[in-house]
Amino acid sequence: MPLTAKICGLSTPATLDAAVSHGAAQVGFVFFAPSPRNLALDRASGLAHRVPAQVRKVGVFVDPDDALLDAAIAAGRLDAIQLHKTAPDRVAAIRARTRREVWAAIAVKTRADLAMASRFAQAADRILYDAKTPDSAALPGGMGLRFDWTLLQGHSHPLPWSLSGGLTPDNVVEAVRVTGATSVDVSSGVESAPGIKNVDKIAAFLKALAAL
Ligand SMILES: O=C(O)c1ccccc1NCC(=O)[C@H](O)[C@H](O)COP(=O)(O)O
Repeated sequence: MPLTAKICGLSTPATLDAAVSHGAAQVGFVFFAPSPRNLALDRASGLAHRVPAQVRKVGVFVDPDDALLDAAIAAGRLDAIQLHKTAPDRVAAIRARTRREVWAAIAVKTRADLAMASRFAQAADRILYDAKTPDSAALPGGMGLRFDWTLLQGHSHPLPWSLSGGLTPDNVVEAVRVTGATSVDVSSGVESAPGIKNVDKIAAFLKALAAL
């Protein structure tokens, strides 16, 4: 199966274009006000128009209400919705209402956290295993934290899944080898500062995967 990658938290034309030209399968737009990657709707609209049809546009949300979802889906022309800190029944309701592909983020620190994935089996289309951030953290993702990848070895996945959390151009090949992931997601590992994507790091990340 081919490896696919999502570059998350894009906010400029140049970095979006770098992700697309180097082969990202998905690009992520963050709609969460406290994030340094938060996109205003007009910016999302401008970026969405640059994305070719074969690249999927994923909106990233933290337990959003319907008004935000509707506005972001329209502005960002979203193909898929990634939900953090959102209960399974709400995930299912968003999927039914929006008729979009839905990714449920699972925050992982210990093996016990992986059990959460099965609760989304009927509610979502994909699981995103991400590193659990501290309770005091402002963000539930995009903090460059990684979890113990060996936890995924032997785990029975209820849905198609992606690996994220602390991936970088230097460690993504090892992460794929350890976990068997066929889909990966990165944000801060391809940045030069929080919220500032770096075209060279985006290229290096996607080239590392292409060499596998
Ligand atoms: O990236 C954010 O700012 C963000 C804010 C709120 C919820 C989720 C967020 N990011 C989710 C992602 O998909 C990230 O790519 C994922 O957490 C991995 O991030 P990183 O460890 O920085 O690569």
